[in-house]
Amino acid sequence: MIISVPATSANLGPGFDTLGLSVDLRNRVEFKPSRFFSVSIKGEGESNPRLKGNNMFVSIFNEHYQRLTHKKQNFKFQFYNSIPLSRGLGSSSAVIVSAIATAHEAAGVRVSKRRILNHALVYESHPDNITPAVMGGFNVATVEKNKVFSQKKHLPDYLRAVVVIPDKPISTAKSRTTLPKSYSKENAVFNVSHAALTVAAFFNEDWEMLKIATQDRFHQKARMKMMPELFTIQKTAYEQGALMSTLSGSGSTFFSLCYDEDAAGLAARLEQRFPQFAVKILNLDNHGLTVER
Ligand SMILES: Nc1ncnc2c1ncn2[C@@H]1O[C@H](COP(=O)(O)OP(=O)(O)O)[C@@H](O)[C@H]1O
Ligand SMILES: N[C@@H](CCOP(=O)(O)O)C(=O)O
Repeated sequence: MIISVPATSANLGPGFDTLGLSVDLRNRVEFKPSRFFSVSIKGEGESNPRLKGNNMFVSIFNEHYQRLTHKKQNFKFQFYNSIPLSRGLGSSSAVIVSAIATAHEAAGVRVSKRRILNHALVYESHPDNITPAVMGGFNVATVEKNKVFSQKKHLPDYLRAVVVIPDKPISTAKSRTTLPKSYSKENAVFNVSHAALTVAAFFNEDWEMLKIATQDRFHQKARMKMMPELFTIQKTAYEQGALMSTLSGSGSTFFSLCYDEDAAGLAARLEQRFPQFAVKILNLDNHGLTVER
């Protein structure tokens, strides 16, 4: 059995802590009961000694397995990770969601995606990554009384994401502490109106509206200043036909959306200008969390 969870790009400009979509870049985990606990990692994080022991997946898995079965059982976990750590592609959400889903599978307890999502909220208080990680597609989400309320839009297959993944990580938790404590009414109105327009543009598939709609005054500038090349990436992406180009989550990845026919040209230009960074063309994802039996 393989539990698989996609990477996510959150905020999408003005939708701070609210908007996110999933892309087809997945972490997969296989597990089986075993006499001894063991973890094997292939791909992202494989040389990180912190992930070999009691990592975030294992502690969340144990918490839920215990809650569901009241039993102690060792497992052998095999991780195949494609989501880079601390690059703004929702690696922590993917781990949280996969740990909760894996614990339910291991315990033989059927659970809805909505419940998994609400469990995930305990470990990540903003719903903009965990929602598309579970549901797939474009999502708008909010939290009320410890529950996620969200709406999903299926994404068409003629769009592509082009992501530029810098070599330096940015910790989401640390980066959040650098943001302003309050915003002026003018900037709040700016972001509310732009986030609303972004949602409408996605639901109405008005892709040409996104360049205007995805402007932000809440978080991007402050974060992008930490890595000024990101401003040039955004400018280059727009010159090369991107429909939108925004900081992915808290960064450091930059996310651009474009038509399939423009993706190769956009990626080639970004690779040429930023040879030090990884550039990937990704399909969008509409499945979210999957369990392959
Ligand atoms: N594959 C993984 N296995 C275990 N823990 C992980 C994995 N990926 C991410 N994490 C945890 O999540 C943290 C990164 O979270 P965060 O800074 O929010 O980055 P991101 O923007 O990728 O979500 C890592 O330091 C690690 O603790
Ligand atoms: N809304 C959050 C999103 C963080 O996404 P991540 O992929 O960087 O974890 C924020 O902007 O802090």
